[in-house]
Amino acid sequence: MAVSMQDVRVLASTTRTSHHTWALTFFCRPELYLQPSSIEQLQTIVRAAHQFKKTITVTGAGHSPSDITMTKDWLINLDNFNNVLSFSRHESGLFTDVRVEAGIRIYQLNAALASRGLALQNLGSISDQSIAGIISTGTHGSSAYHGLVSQQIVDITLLLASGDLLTVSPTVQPDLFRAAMLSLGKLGIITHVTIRAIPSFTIHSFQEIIDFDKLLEDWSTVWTSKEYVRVWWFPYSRKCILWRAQKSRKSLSAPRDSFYGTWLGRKLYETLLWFATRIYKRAMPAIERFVFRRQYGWESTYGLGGSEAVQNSVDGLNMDCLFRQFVNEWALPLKHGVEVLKLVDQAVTKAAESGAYYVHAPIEVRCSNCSYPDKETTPFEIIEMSGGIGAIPGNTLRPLLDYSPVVPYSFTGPISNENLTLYLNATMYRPFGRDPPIGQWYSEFEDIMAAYGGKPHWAKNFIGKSPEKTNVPTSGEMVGLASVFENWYGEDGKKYKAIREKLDPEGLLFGGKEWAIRNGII
Ligand SMILES: Cc1cc2nc3c(=O)[nH]c(=O)nc-3n(C[C@H](O)[C@H](O)[C@H](O)COP(=O)(O)OP(=O)(O)OC[C@H]3O[C@@H](n4cnc5c(N)ncnc54)[C@H](O)[C@@H]3O)c2cc1C
Ligand SMILES: O=C1O[C@H](CO)C(O)=C1O
Repeated sequence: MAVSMQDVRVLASTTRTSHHTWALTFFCRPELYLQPSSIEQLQTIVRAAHQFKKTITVTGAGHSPSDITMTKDWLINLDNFNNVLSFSRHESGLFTDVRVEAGIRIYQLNAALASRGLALQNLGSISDQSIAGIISTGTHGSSAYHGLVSQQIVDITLLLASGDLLTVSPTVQPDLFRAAMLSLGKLGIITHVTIRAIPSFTIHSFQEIIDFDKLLEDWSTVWTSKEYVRVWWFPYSRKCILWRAQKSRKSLSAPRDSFYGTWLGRKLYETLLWFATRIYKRAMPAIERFVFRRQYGWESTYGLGGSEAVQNSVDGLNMDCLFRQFVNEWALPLKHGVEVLKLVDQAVTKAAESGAYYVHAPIEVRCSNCSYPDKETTPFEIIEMSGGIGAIPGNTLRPLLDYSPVVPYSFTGPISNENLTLYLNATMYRPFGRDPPIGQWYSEFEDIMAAYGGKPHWAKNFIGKSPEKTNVPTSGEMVGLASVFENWYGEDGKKYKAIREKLDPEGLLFGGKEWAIRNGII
């Protein structure tokens, strides 16, 4: 049945005609910004896109730091398709599977779960993303006992380019499920998701100041010492914050005051960053040390307990990401962490000595357990074997485009660094909208990551590799992964592309084409 342009236009947002990343780093003006609220409306859009030869791109919260959601054609946003549909409590009481419409933001889901005494087991640094967005680029948190956030997913429903709905799971079309779990928005429109939640819990955390050298010395034991562990590295202070936490039932007790959590502290910090970006770049190390002291103190508190807090699970697992920013994050085997951090430290120190570039802090150091049993395993096997700590997974299959390294499987203990993925996250803030120079820093950073088997997080501001240049460009220009895609993603990458082409032979979902070509997806 033919669709008129008028049928489509009524679904266009009356308030939004342009689109940009949260960081205000990429902008586009799509021909139509569509906000459907039902499957029928989505199907109308898909039919019309075929008819008018338009491509479709889907965006959630626009929190991917790259231009992955930029398009000139039709952009769909599912903010109006965000209901919680059902709760299915397992008879054991250990978990509840929750069916939602895929536009729901994680903070909305958190609230809906909390009202039922439930919570998500693992989160990234924020809860602003949509559930479809969090799945589509491989969002992770920081825990040796949890995988990507998509490990919590039980099934996914896609609206395909054909206009048909298809639900996939570890037992129904598992290969397609593995493609859908990190689809980059190019497989179909994710319309529904079932996610596994657990009874709500508090996060009991200990935050310690640890010297950088001591962190490296204790690398082999730090990551598995608590269920959730994250490290913020402050290179010019030669110190790190080691945050370690576990699920608890304790009642809330507030964390220590945050200097940059106050209006004044935040503005001062941003002004100092602006000063170092615009006026006097050599001030950056002193600024970092000043802010570190105000925010955390100075002397090492490692082994002395540090500062203790009990927060609800969302506040505990999320964090203050401060200012709009560029983010370049890579995943590599955690066992190489000491060598890699030493090399990054040398590069940063040398650059500061010569004035070549200055980095912002913290460099986030995190981990996940992305080792997979390579078969669907029941949650009860996992719980039993892990002695109760860690995930009650919604699935145990590896996404085809998982950028984490392939490491020996151990999900249930004893877990060691051999089984873990390390993420290094080089954030560069944009104080008051001013771009810092990122080219040489990101270029050197990526060379080190790639030399140790690293791959970039799909959502972020990686430069990539160019066949014409032996080195990555120091301009910061994103050249992408096209030249290395086949080598880096092997059979799984081929499988993803074959599935993609089969489901969308006409390239309906090839909005954002430039990003996809640059990165070897097309
Ligand atoms: C401050 C900040 C903190 C962050 N913290 C973390 C972190 O701790 N860990 C981490 O791993 N990442 C983190 N990220 C990255 C973020 O989690 C991902 O980029 C995520 O994909 C963003 O979700 P979104 O809803 O904004 O999606 P968008 O950025 O809008 O889109 C991302 C991808 O999802 C696709 N997509 C969106 N909706 C659909 C749909 N319905 N169907 C099909 N495809 C769809 C898009 O086409 C696109 O390919 C952070 C980002 C920011 C800005
Ligand atoms: O992309 C990300 O941004 C924050 C850092 O500020 C974070 O943790 C990411 O991941």
